[in-house]
Amino acid sequence: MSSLELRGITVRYGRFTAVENVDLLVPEGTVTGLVGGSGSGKSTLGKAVVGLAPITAGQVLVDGGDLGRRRGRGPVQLVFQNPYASLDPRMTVGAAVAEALPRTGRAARSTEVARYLELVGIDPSRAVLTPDALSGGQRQRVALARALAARPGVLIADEITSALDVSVQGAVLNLLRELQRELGFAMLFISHNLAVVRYLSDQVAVMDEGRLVECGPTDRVLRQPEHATTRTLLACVPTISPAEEAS
Ligand SMILES: Nc1ncnc2c1ncn2[C@@H]1O[C@H](COP(=O)(O)OP(=O)(O)OP(=O)(O)O)[C@@H](O)[C@H]1O
Repeated sequence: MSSLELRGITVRYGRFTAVENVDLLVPEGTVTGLVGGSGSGKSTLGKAVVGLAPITAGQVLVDGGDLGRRRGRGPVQLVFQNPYASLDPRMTVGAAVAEALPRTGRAARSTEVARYLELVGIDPSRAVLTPDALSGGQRQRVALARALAARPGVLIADEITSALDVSVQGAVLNLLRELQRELGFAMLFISHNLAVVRYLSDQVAVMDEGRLVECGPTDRVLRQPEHATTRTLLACVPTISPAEEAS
């Protein structure tokens, strides 16, 4: 079990500040939903944690220790919206998962690959296929298996169901929730869909123009939003607007 702590994270692209002075704690074994309008800096923050966006100032701590040069390796894994971004089209599904495993012998490796594929509901016999032979939902499951094979303490899921057909979105989200509870990793779950965030998250953090404007327990933030941005986001989801819940 691991915790993720961001202290004063700032990301600048030239003179543009995409993320400004963000402090956030994702306690071990819990899920934080990160929401905000388009361009508010959610993805940039997630990328910064794994070293894919340049941190101008601030610190990323895992279990209280500076992630430093370990960024992008084992302890924190990121799964993107588009599984094509996380899977090499020339690599078989099995090789993609095997590559993420900590070093083990050959026999243990194939057992482990099969275990992680089974964990995400993919028949291990499909390990010999390349990603183009899979559906979008199956590809995203493989991307998840690959991320989990690295045995991360923290998983960052960036809009992981947005590119999927609505009919398979629910299955992938249910799987993610089950895996998080079973394996106990901390998760930063980035989404513009508040209904989904509510389903998965213990706390919700809200971003606006690069800043974290509100953060608190899911129920409190969604029932009694303190910031105008949160209220605007909620207004776009009529079924869980505070007014409707109160009535
Ligand atoms: N590599 C980059 N170079 C310059 N600007 C960038 C870069 N990446 C992101 N930005 C800018 O940073 C801002 C935040 O982008 P980001 O993708 O983090 O937003 P987001 O909240 O994830 O949005 P969405 O929900 O639409 O994906 C945007 O204005 C974007 O144009």
